[in-house]
Amino acid sequence: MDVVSSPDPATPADLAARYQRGDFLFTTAQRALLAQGTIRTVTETDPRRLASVIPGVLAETGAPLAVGVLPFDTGPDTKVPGYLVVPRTVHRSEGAPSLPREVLPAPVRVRAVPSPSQHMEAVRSAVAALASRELRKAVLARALDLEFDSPVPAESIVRNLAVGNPRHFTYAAELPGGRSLVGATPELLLRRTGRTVFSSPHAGSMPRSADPVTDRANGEALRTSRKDQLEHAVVIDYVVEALRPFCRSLDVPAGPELVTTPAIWHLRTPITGELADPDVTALDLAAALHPTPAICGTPTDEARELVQELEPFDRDYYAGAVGWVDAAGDGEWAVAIRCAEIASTSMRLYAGGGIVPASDPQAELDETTAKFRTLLTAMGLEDLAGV
Ligand SMILES: C=C(O[C@H]1C=CC=C(C(=O)O)[C@@H]1O)C(=O)O
Repeated sequence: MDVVSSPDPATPADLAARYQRGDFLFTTAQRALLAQGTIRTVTETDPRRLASVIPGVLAETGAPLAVGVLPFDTGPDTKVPGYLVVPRTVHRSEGAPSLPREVLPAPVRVRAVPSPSQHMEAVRSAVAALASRELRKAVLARALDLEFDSPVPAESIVRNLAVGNPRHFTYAAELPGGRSLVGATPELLLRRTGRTVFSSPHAGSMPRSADPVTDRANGEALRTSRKDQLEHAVVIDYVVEALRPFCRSLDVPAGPELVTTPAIWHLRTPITGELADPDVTALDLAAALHPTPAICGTPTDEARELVQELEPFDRDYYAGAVGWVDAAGDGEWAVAIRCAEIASTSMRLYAGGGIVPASDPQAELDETTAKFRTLLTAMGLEDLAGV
């Protein structure tokens, strides 16, 4: 058996430096995980079934953990499977990576899908549909397609993401068909450590500003926005109800806190629970929680249907979940946002926002523009943020 799970003398920077397309990398402020090679891949469209087979696969292979992704659409008609890899080697290291910034080539073509004006039209349609279909919230996204005249340097993008977002979750995962998902998300779907489960839903956003006075004012406007408080409350209600059956106690703060990424202000509520059944794994919990209204809407099925009607693309793994689960059932699953899917010489960036009855189309467009900045900044393409 050549599974290696080493207490590695390598630093997080070493692990990020070793990352190559096809590997799995997950870095947080506390630690980095690099998984390489493949003993087995497990694909399954039903995430609960996927979660139920993984403990057996880990026991059979003797591997310490499995890594991978869940797609956005985990509904009964989905064609996109959850995709987990049992890696050949696993390296972990404490701390966040610190590396020099890498310079990337510029794309030769950029296209917004849909166009900004079409996205605003979709927001108007979503607001109308919320009323006519009795939805509380739906999350609408748009995409930026970038083409290069050489292979997309995924490795450099991932390292720049990790360096630029050290307090968040930078990830890179292999997708079916040799594609890769890369991103840096602030949002943890859940972490399971023994009997403790922790989730930090994010919803409600305002762009950061380079001007400190405007920046502070944006944060204050978010903190006091009734529209964003509502958008946030819908997510917390859902997450609490989804976790409740698994937990014998749940600690939910009375209101959200204001937090930042380098690109965005957010509302976040940290939720901690104690599991009733220690056999429920991190992946079982991810399958039960996903998709939250932070990336889909409420009620889930109706919101997903509306999203699929109004967005002119399949989300694939954007707004899915990315993470790992180990043989003890512990693991971390992040919400796969602020990300891009990379093919050979092309990539698609995604950004979305929660739509509630009080949403304004221009503000929603600006919010997605700001969310693209996470990826664009890592690529040295800040100027493209207005496309
Ligand atoms: C759907 C995205 O963000 C979600 C997470 C945090 C805040 C959000 C918001 O305020 O709309 C979104 O729910 C995205 O970045 O593509």
